[in-house]
Amino acid sequence: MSTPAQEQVFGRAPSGPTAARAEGLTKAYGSGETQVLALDSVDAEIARGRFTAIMGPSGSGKSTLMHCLAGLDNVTRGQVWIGEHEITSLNERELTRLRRDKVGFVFQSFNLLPTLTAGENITLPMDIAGRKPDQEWVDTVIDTLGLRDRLRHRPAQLSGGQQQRVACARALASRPELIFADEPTGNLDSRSGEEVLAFLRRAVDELHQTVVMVTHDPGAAARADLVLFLADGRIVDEMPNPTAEAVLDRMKRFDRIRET
Ligand SMILES: Nc1ncnc2c1ncn2[C@@H]1O[C@H](COP(=O)(O)OP(=O)(O)OP(=O)(O)O)[C@@H](O)[C@H]1O
Repeated sequence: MSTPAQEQVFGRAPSGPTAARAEGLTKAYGSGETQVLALDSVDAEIARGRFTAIMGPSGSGKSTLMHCLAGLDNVTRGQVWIGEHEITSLNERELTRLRRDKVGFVFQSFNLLPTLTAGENITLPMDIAGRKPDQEWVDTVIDTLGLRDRLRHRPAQLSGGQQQRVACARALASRPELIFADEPTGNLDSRSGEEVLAFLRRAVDELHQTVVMVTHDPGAAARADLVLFLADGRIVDEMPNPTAEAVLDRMKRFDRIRET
């Protein structure tokens, strides 16, 4: 007998377009007795123009889900779409192009090039792709992130929070279909972390971007519109309009299940 959790497509917005979608997404690492099922038939949607957080216990499959949705990792079974494009049938070259055009990334470790200035780092992906930046949009992003007076600085001359803001600007600069943030506040003190979360929030509210963020922090998840909860490779719950307390309570239930 199927459970309600198996029938529900998590993340589905009541109306409006979808930025990304997974159907029956399964990812196994290894084979035989040592095989690990990191994702087990996940059906999920990421609504466009929303801020979605992905939470769950360590090893539940959060990073794997993000990597598969972003086309960074191949899938074992199932399908993934970014916008209208089914990415699971693309070859490596097509996938690289689609990722470059449609997806922005923010990593825990900033991943800025140390020899380039902040301004050069922001436009680097477009420079590599040979694309001319939409200067008006890039200026809006730079001003929204408060980076105007830091553009000539190199990463080593910036604080961690400022470096992560540059990474956010880089992710936003090409106006991608969606932005994936993997623990974006993990290396920041709480004030800088708050700043970065506020900017991700503004990217959604004011610049109408779509953000998907993996986090361990209930306070960070509370900045999202929706939290998807993963456990043992399956999405088991979702929480719209989360508060830090409600997210923490939900996470404690996972701990109790593990203990029993
Ligand atoms: N390259 C890999 N090879 C083998 N197993 C892997 C690999 N990557 C992930 N796994 C396994 O897949 C499962 C899901 O891992 P994943 O990193 O997606 O979890 P996570 O929820 O992001 O964990 P964490 O919160 O600790 O970062 C884990 O059991 C992990 O050990």
